[in-house]
Amino acid sequence: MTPATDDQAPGIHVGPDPDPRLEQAVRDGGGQVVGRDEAVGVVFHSDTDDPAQSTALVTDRTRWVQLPHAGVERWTSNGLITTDPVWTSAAGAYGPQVAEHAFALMLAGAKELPVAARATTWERHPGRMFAGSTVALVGYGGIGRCLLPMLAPFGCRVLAVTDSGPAEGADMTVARADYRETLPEADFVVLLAALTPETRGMIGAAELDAMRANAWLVNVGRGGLVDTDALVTALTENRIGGAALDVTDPEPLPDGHPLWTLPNALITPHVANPPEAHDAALAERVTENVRRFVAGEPLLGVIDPEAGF
Ligand SMILES: NC(=O)c1ccc[n+]([C@@H]2O[C@H](COP(=O)([O-])OP(=O)(O)OC[C@H]3O[C@@H](n4cnc5c(N)ncnc54)[C@H](O)[C@@H]3O)[C@@H](O)[C@H]2O)c1
Repeated sequence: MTPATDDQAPGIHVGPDPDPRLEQAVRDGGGQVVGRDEAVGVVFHSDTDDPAQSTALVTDRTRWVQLPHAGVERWTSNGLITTDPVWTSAAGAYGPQVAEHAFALMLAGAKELPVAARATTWERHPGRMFAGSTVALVGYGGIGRCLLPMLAPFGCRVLAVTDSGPAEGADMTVARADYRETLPEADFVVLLAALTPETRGMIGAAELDAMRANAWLVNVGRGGLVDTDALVTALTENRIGGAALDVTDPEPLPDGHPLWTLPNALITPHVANPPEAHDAALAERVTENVRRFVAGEPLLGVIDPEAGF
């Protein structure tokens, strides 16, 4: 990215609606907030999350578009991501809160909270120790890097799936293509990968069969990483310990879906990123990327249209 050469701060449009917090974030990074037609950068945010709303903000002058999400499969699968203008996601920005949620789901699995919270006597005594568990982090990006140190006090053995070289602090690093090798080893399989054509359905019947009989599947990535029908079968037949899912396919999970009532399933309906934490982290990311845009430094979260994240 070439540095801004104008005397004036580069014009950034925040849309489709005004957002005072993000506009302040733009100013904090050294940009000025302008209308769509004068802007060289766009910060998109929307409650409806319709990709068409973001492309409607792009003009011939646009050099950079910032999206509010860490997972951008709706943009990549529709061929909306270009390299000019460059598009950035919020990948990694929500790591602390989503890692915390994944950690809560793992503990809930170890303690079998879906059953224990409804038990009225201690006669069927659910749960086990989490300490000492083997944890597979399938996908090791921003969330994985926040989650790994949380496991250290519990003496967990951590298997990290990544192609970015050895994961510092992990007991073993496994290449993306070999993620299945972690499945028979893990007490907790935690899905943290981006949803791409390569990762869609990466946990299906064969992978669930490869997991330990008492292992829990935790998914805070995207519902499409898992074949839901195969998961329902595995849970119904008690072939794995359980599943704790913040994200599902379909999403939202319809009323009456078996995952709502299976005793070994725990659903949190995509709430791993609480609004206040989300907004603060997005504003921080916007400020940092505007600062980098002004300085001509590499932006954070640049989306690779080929890789899909
Ligand atoms: N539940 C929520 O509220 C919530 C919040 C934020 C992010 N997310 C999801 O979590 C995902 C990860 O977030 P992040 O901030 O860590 O993003 P990130 O871009 O930093 O990490 C994504 C990781 O996926 C990995 N990956 C891609 N293809 C893979 C493959 N074939 N096998 C294994 N790993 C693969 C990449 O190597 C990368 O490290 C996002 O893509 C998003 O979909 C969910």
